[in-house]
Amino acid sequence: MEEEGSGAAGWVGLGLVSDVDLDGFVHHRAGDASPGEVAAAEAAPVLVRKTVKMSETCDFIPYGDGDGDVGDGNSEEDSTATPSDEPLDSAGSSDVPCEETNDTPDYIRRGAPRHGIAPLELFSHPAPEVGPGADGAQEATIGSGSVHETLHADEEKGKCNCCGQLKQEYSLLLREKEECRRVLEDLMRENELKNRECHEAQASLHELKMELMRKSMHVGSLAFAVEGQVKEKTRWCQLLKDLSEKFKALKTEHQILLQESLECKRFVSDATHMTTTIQQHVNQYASLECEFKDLKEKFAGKTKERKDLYNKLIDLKGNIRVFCRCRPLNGDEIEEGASVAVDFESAKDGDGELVVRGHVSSKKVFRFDSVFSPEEDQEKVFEKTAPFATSVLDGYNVCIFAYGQTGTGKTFTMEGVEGARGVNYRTLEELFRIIKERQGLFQYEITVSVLEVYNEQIHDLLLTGTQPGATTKRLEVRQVAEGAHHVPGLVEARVTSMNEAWEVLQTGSKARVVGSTNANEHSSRSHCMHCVMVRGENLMNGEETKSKLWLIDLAGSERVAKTDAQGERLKEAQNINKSLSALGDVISALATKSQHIPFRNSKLTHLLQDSLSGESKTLMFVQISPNENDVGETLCSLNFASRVRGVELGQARKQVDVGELSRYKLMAGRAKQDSKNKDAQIKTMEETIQTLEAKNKAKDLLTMNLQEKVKELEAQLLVERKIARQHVDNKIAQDHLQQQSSPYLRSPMAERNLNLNSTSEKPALLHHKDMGITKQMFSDSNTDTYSFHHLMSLSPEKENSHPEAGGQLLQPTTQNRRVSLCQGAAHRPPANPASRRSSLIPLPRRNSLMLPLPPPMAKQAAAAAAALDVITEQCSPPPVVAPNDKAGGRSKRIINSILRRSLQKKVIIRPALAAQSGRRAAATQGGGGMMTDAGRRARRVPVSGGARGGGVQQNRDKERGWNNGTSLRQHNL
Ligand SMILES: Nc1ncnc2c1ncn2[C@@H]1O[C@H](COP(=O)(O)OP(=O)(O)OP(=O)(O)O)[C@@H](O)[C@H]1O
Repeated sequence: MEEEGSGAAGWVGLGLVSDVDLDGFVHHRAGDASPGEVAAAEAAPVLVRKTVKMSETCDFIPYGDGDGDVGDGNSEEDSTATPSDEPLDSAGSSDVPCEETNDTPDYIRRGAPRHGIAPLELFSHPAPEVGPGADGAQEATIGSGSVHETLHADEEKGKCNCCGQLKQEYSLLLREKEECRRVLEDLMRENELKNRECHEAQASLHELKMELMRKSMHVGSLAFAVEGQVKEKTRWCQLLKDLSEKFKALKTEHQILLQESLECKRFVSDATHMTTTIQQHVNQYASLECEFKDLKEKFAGKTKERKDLYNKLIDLKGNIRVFCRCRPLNGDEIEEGASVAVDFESAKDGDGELVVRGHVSSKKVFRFDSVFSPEEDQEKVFEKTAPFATSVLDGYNVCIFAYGQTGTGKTFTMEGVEGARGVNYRTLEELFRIIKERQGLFQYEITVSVLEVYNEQIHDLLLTGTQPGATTKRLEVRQVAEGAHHVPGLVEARVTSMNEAWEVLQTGSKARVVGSTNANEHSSRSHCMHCVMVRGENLMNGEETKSKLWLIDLAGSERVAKTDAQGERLKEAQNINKSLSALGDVISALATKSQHIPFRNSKLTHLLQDSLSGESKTLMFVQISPNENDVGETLCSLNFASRVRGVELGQARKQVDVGELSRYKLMAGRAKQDSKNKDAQIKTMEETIQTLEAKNKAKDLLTMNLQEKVKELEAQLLVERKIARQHVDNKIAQDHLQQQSSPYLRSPMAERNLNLNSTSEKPALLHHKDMGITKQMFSDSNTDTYSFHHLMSLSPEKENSHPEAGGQLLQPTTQNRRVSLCQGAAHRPPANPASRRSSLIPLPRRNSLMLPLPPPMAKQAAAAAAALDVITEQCSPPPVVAPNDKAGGRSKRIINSILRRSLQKKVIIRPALAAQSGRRAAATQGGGGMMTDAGRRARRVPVSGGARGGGVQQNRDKERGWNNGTSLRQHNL
């Protein structure tokens, strides 16, 4: 306070000197001050003696004081306000020692020692003689008054020398004064320039404030609108997200439905194909069935025709056929010279006549179906037997037996020997051959049984095994059905081939009871009966037959007396004859068509009942011996055979299996049921296919509807987006139009920019341009508009992939905007002035919306804008200037140099002002001490005054928010 007051006084003193008329002198009061102070006080008027007017000095405004209380051209206020605001401390000022500072002019310091007085005293003495000019006269007038009071006459010479020196000093002082005057003039001009700059800066600052307020209001409205749009956008984004999810779900469902549709289509296609195939197969099956039916009918007709013809042939030949076969003479008979009693000459013609010569030159002719001489072999015999094998497979019962005297070749004919197989073997072979031939048309099942009737007992030869003569179980004949007889417990060996059948027959034949007789070394003592059961199935019509073939090797008939049988052999012979007699009785009964056929008289006829009845075919081989000695047995056998041949068995009947027929009917019913079931399945499949097709169509329709719905929603969303954008644009345009209607809000900066932009001078285009510019401002100002567009351009997938992105992007932006609008602009300066351009407040643009100002104002505005640019650049933090920013550093260096020069000049100027102020205070108070203090402390004013005044100014600058950099530089300086 003390130094500040002193400094102010010093300035005031200088000001007073300027105000007063410089033609007068200032006298020193020796009693109130020390000599040094007096000299300084008296020297001061000399120093500030000038011709500058007060108005010039009053125009000077200390640097940084922009509040209008100084430098406004009112010198009276300046000179009086400074002491009143900062009163001088008289006590303190008197305590300040009078010391010679560095600011003391050199000529004062040089002149004082020479004259033995204080430097300021030199200025208190009047100049003795001066040079030409008004000033010299004036100085001479002053000097005459003081010389006559102090000097004596005897000191004339010394005075002359002193006057000379004083003149020189005076001339030096005049030159110094002239220099000071020029410096003061420069300072005044600079002061005036600075004052003008300050005015301009103040005007610009005011305009900036107004612009800032207007922009803040504009940004506030924009923020409100954008906030609403952001909310709307959020809602739309949420709606879009929901729609996207729905669309995805619908897409997924559509894909599933599509796959199901494809599967259904494939299924329908397959089903159609299957239906077509099934239909084709059904048609083919129907055609084949018809064809098969025709063929079957034809085949059945032909088969029936063949059977009928065959049966007619058999019938024509007789159901009981008798073949007569004569064995050759054996070796013994040839040795004995036995003669042949049988004549086969007539038999060679095929008539079947046989002539037997008796002992008494008589001949007896027999006629049989076939007569085989001893020369005819087994094959020849079988040729006539083979048709019976066919009849067996056709379902007829056949009985082939050999009858004859012992040793006449019955066994040889039926069984044969190795290399000459008999009828049994060949018949079986023929059976299997025909079965193989009929394979595919018929299916047969062959079983074989071997039994014997020995002593009127039925024995199963397959049970006894290979041990001949072993005791076997006795079997009985039972009638199982009408016309059908069966031996319960009889072994029936199933055979599938000729070898198996022959092996079984051989097994049973080996077990047959044989014995040695006089007529035959290996005479058969029993009736060996081979029963071949045939079960046939016509695969074409399902007809089944069950027939049997008896192959019987009867025991030899013999006369007991001739064979001289005794004991067992006799008994065997009696039983054999009995059974053969019973056979003869049956045949006789059949021949006479007796009502009663004695089948049960013997086991043999009982077993052959179904084969000797009228429904069977019978073939009898009557075996005879050619030996003349056996003519009686031969005639007996031939007579019996002739009687058998005369028997009419009637028409043979086919043995149809009724059970198989019913089974066939059952199978036919099942086949019909299966066909119905298949038809029902096909119908169900067709219904399922139709249902799936309908379902598929419904799903396709639903998918199409959903797709159309999604498209409508997307279109609606686009329209609402456009409406929202138009709403924002309209609102911004309205705000700008309102701002245009308020000309006092025009910014000089905008005015300058408008002047620079020629296109902005066209009012007609202004509105449209403003709309575009507004959009551009809205989009280029790094504000929410960017976020808005960015968000609007976000696809649902992006939002889904970064769900927090939108919110993070939105939230901080909105918050930043609120902070910059409410706090930064209205209540506090920006925390970081450098970020001001990146804030939400849009800076003035060259193509601003402001209308052009009048030309004079435009010039001022342009100048203010230039100054504002410089100030704005200074507002940015100077210490943190980027070293790489050469242009910015250069401009800042220039600005710093300007400020430094300005402050240096202020340092020089301020003591003068302080002295002026002090002088004014001294004039009003009449105290020279105050003036002296003021002048003495004037040197400290820049430092102390800068500290306090700079602090006040800094606070003001802080409030204004733009001059911080300058204040800081003041401190640094
Ligand atoms: N046609 C023939 N050709 C050659 N040899 C024959 C013929 N007929 C029979 N024989 C022979 O006569 C013999 C007796 O024959 P076989 O045993 O067949 O008589 P049989 O009538 O069966 O006698 P039995 O009634 O006692 O059994 C056998 O040795 C046999 O080889």
